[in-house]
Amino acid sequence: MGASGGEAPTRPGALAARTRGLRKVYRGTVAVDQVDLEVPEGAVLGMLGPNGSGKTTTIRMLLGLVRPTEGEVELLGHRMPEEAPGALPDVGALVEGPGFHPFLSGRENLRRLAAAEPHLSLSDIPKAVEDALERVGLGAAAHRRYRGYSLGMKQRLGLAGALLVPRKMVILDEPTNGLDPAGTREIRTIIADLHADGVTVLVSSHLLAEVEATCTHVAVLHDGTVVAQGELNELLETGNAGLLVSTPDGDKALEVLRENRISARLAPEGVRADITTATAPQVVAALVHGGVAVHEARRERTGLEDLFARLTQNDAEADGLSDVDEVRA
Ligand SMILES: Nc1ncnc2c1ncn2[C@@H]1O[C@H](COP(=O)(O)OP(=O)(O)OP(=O)(O)O)[C@@H](O)[C@H]1O
Repeated sequence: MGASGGEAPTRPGALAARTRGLRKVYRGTVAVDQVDLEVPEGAVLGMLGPNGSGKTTTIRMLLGLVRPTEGEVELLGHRMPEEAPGALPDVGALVEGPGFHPFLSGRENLRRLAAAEPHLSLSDIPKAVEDALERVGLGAAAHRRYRGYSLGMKQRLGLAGALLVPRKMVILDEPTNGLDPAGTREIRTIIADLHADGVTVLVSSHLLAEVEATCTHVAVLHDGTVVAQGELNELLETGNAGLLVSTPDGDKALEVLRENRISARLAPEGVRADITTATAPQVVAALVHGGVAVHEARRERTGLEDLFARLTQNDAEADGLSDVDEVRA
């Protein structure tokens, strides 16, 4: 069963969480500055950023664990931290230092956590705990003391806590931290299941490939500010001025495009046309009128890694990265 238990369909344009002008200063250190984050309902939003870019601090403010120095936070329509009791029962969270008891077993720890869930009746606790343990692959180790758990097992237990009851939103801070490749794949499956159930997911990560594989939206943080956010597909197309045209007549296509004053070069499956001066429809029209068989035309896409590097490096370095020719399926 999915963690949502079949939530209502998401409302187009609605936001599960948002921040406005969010700022947090720790004794002179600006951890987060002017963050306007928008998490659309039903999205899987990956929060990406280098170490110290403010991901955890932003997540802590969203959850009401830290009070902002300035700015506003809304979580499921509730102002945080003031209205935390209204929002938190519907939000599952995995954040650093979940505070499990070292001398209790994983199962006992989870039962304590379950007892504090307003949406769980006493009689439902044992089943909810066993389901959550199974879901994160901790069933066999549930009787062992938390103290002896590996980092990956601790992460799994924290995740089980987030999934104890059906949620409207799940917030995971670096959920793959300490997990082996199999554990990382399991997290990916859990996120995909939550998404399929209509649950909004906010996940912070430095694993770009993971974000690219699991997220519908991305927010990139750098030095405490959001440098880009939006739908993953749109962001990957931003700044790319190339149209990749598949054609068996590459040489002829080049000739036709040159006649139409559109700069182009040969690419693996045909040609790459520059669409800074001509638009994509103009390129395709020119080719078709010139008698070139066009099998497919698509905007060139950057890998998330390239995009991330461009956004989080200084301008001089970014210039060197802007000409991305690699095409990813
Ligand atoms: N409790 C705190 N006291 C003082 N400074 C803090 C505190 N928490 C965070 N910071 C500082 O705020 C900045 C942002 O930290 P934060 O943990 O939010 O970044 P992050 O993107 O989550 O980093 P990482 O990927 O390393 O976890 C850092 O410079 C950090 O040292």
